Amino acid sequence: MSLLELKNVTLKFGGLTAVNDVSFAVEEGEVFALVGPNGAGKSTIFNMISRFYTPFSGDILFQGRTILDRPPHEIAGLGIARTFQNIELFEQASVLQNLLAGRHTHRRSNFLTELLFTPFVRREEHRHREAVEHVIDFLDLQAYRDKTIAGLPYGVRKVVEMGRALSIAPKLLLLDEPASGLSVEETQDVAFWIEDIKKVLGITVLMVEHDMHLVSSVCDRVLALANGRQIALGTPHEVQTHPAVIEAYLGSDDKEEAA
Ligand SMILES: Nc1ncnc2c1ncn2[C@@H]1O[C@H](COP(=O)(O)OP(=O)(O)OP(=O)(O)O)[C@@H](O)[C@H]1O
Repeated sequence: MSLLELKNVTLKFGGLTAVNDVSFAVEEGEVFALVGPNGAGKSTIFNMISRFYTPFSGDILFQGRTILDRPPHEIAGLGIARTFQNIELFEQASVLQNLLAGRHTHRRSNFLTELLFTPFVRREEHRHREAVEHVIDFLDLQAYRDKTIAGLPYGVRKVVEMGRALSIAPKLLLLDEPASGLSVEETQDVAFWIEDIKKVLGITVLMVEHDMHLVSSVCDRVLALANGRQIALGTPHEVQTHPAVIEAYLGSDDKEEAA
């Protein structure tokens, strides 16, 4: 059974078919990328997996079960975490506080038990702290632990955003353009983190990325899309050299991203 499966998924915005009959499966333990020129439908696919959008037709299965009956706030609880292209962190809170906030989906205590600060709440709090400290160590964020997000360099914020998603110990991590806005060196760091997320934490990764160097260096398989349709699926090399992919990029504004 695949970890995630999209079956003949179509989504329309009015008269525009943003995603057109797309099917693919992400296997447990792999790093899988969605690539394609601007407007190909990549973010729309992420937003359907996050349940912000509901497909017009088709199905999305996670661990063999449809998720189309789940509202967006239940998706993290299933074990699917995501980052956002435009980093979504609490600017005035510290790194630690942001990561703790990321854990809120794992909170089993309610307002009354928290008010009474029962032993159960204390144990839960301890569990959240431990999980978050583990992520801080894993991503080498100790130096920034108590720093406010607003004062951090962009590259560090990107790593914190990844940490926030990792803090729920997901089975599937969705990374939305993890290298966007980063320097070559910072992108190399992100490549190392992604490899460790796969190898050390054993978390499956699905990412949207324009940087083909990053895609080639960390991805096992790649699905290329253009105008909402899937045009090639295979290893990074197979996809980058696929005639339909080269053609799609040549006809777009993203020419520099082509093979
Ligand atoms: N909320 C929306 N309402 C209407 N059209 C939309 C909406 N979101 C996306 N679209 C359109 O759907 C198509 C697919 O967009 P999408 O953002 O999924 O592409 P993308 O591959 O993620 O592009 P990019 O690489 O630029 O982020 C585009 O034509 C886009 O203009």
